[in-house]
Amino acid sequence: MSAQREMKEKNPWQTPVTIIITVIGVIAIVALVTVAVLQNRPLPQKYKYGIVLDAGSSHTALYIYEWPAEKDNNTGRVEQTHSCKVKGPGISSYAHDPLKAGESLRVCMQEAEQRVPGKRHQETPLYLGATAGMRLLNIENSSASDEVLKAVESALQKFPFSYQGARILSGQEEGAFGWVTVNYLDDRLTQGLDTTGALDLGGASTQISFVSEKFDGSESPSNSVTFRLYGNDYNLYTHSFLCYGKDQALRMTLAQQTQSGQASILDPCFNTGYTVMKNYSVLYDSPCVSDRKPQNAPATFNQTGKGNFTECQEVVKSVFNFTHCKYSQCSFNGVFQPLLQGPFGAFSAYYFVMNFLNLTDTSIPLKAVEDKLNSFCSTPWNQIKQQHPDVKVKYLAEYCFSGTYILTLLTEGYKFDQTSYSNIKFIKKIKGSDAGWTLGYMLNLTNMIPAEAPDSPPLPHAGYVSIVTIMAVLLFILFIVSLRPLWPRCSKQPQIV
Ligand SMILES: O=P(O)(O)OP(=O)(O)OP(=O)(O)OC[C@H]1O[C@@H](n2cnc3c(O)ncnc32)[C@H](O)[C@@H]1O
Ligand SMILES: [Ca+2]
Repeated sequence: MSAQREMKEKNPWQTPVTIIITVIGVIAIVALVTVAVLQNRPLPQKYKYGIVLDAGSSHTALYIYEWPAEKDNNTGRVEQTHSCKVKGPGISSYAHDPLKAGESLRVCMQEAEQRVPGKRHQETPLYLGATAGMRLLNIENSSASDEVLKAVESALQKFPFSYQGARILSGQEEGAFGWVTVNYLDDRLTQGLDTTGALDLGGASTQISFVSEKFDGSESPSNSVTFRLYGNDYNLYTHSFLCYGKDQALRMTLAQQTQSGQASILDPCFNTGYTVMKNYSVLYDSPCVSDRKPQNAPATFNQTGKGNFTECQEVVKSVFNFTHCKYSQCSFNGVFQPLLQGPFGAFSAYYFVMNFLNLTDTSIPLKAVEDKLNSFCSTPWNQIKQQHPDVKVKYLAEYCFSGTYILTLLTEGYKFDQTSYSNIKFIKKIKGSDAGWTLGYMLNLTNMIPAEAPDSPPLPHAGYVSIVTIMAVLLFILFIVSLRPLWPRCSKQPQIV
């Protein structure tokens, strides 16, 4: 009995002081971990929004972007959450009735009102950028393009967003912002990785933008755009060819074939059996061809398909001018272009057309691309229509021309060869956001890409929590070990009998 009492007296774990210290120690550690975790827990996500209207030559599209509110000026991901295609043609087609241009945007704008949470409406910036269709209208009739912009402006101001203006982008801006979009979405800017070039084929203009080590801007300053993004300097080559979008290029090839003002043409770029009547005044109603309108032409002409890829390529080539170049090297029309470099993302009509033609695989030989186009162009129109009953007839009829034009623009125009062609990726979206100039435009106007790399916490939240927990547990163990002198000595424990 006395031995038992003696042991109880000597066992420090059972002394009130030790028990109190242990309990306080445990509580302190739990409190430390809890406070650290709670204090640094990511806040419940709140989002901010931005809206950009892309007023293209062929149509207008509205994009809604979203990003976590606390990452405004940081590397926070901006994502496209919604897009809306405006019914009807591009705003430049409403030159004769500008109010209708404004009205046409209403449905998509109402959709945006539904999609952006009400309490964010007032702080959500809204931009409209117009591209080559409005550039052409501005050349043709600048007061008409002003009227159209005014009409869309007053339509947009009726909505509860923070309206930031409607303007015509320069070709340089369109090319540069397309490049920013592609590289932002690919995470190439924050990481300082090699960049991807951007190829955009619209209806009325086409853009090529890429970084080339050989290009410092001095040879052709008008093709140079410099950026400092996330602490890295970029010297971008960019050029926009007005009239070389797919619709205006088609006009130019038709103009080429109707120079003598004939009443009918056999067009190699359309399938055999395809025939339509076209109006001379409509065809030549564009600054891209208006100066070439034949005198004494009849009102209309018949366009009949001949379905011949090789001949089509010859006509298409004739709209490019390769004769003069005052620089070390040119693409076409005397425009400077440095050596092609790096991978390229090709979007808009590049994607629509090559995707339809099953030609998005760029690892195949260029000869195989030609063979495929050859075979598509020579397929009779009836058969094409039968095989693709769901495709819009206007697009369907033009795929032979469009495919031939894309191949010619890339290989003859921009000088892509077998190797560099295989570096092109035909893309529509990157991580859920459409490839195009709109995202880059918004990121720039909202200052969302800082010039310098932002300070980021040295550890991600999960890493931080793990380290705090491990440290706390270690402290606890240390504390227990420090009580060692008070531990009972097991070996010397008296035998209980
Ligand atoms: O950039 P700009 O020149 O102002 O023109 P846009 O913005 O209106 O041009 P898009 O990229 O929207 O479209 C480019 C062209 O592709 C056409 N297009 C759109 N969808 C298509 C599809 O599914 N198949 C074929 N062509 C298509 C469209 O009519 C245009 O001629
Ligand atoms: Ca466009």
